[in-house]
Formats: sequence, structure tokens, C-alpha cells
Amino acid sequence: PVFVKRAKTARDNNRDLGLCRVLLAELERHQDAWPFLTPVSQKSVPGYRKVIKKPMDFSTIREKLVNSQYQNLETFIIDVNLVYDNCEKFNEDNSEIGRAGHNMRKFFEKRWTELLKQT
Ligand SMILES: CO[C@H](O)CCc1ccc(O)cc1
Repeated sequence: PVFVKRAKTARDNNRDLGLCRVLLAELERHQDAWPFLTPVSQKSVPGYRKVIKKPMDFSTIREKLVNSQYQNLETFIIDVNLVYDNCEKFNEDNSEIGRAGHNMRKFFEKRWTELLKQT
């Protein structure tokens, strides 16, 4: 009958933590990861603290992952994308660090969609 609820097809999140570990390891060893490996020194980069409200970097993400501070894949992806959004905000597209950010974002998008497609 029309009022019978269709069971929601929730995705299986049991592998998410492992996915985050695999993805982060791949980001950390990417050749264009160097601008993003550690927090931007807000002392030695004029204006950074004022312009970038939510700094993020791969070592901070690693720390949060190790301390179980990510509830799910979504909150992990939000932090990774924050790294790239901050980079776009602070750097010209046509700069070494700007290009590195675009390359890393492209790589990340490709890898997490590939890994999520795996059964
Ligand atoms: C992820 O790197 C940050 O966007 C800082 C970029 C930057 C730092 C110092 C400079 O002289 C120029 C750009």
C-alpha cells in the first residue's frame, strides 16, 4: 500500500576509518603535498592569520584521525577540502603553491571516488 516506508539504503560506513587512513597516507606522500604538510607559520606569513579563519594542514588532520576526532568520512573530507580552499584563497592560481593546491584537490577527488566505488 502507498504508506509502506521504503527502507533507506544507507551506505556502509564500517570501512570509512580505513579509507581515511589510506587517503591521508596518499596525500602526505604526493610530490605536491609540501605546502600542506604542516601548519602555515602564522608568525612568518604576513596576513595569513587575518585572511584564513580556519587554518588546516595534513599534520593536523593526521593528529585528529589518530585521536578519533572524525565521526565519519564526511567530516574528514570537509577538513581536507579546507586545506585546498584556504590555499585558493591565499595564493594566485598561477603560482607554485596555487598550482600545487589545484593538483592535490584533483588527486584527492579522483582517489576518494575510486576508493568509494570499490565494493
Ligand atoms: C599552504 O601555503 C599557504 O597558502 C602559505 C603560502 C605562502 C607562504 C609564504 C609566502 O611567502 C607565500 C605564500
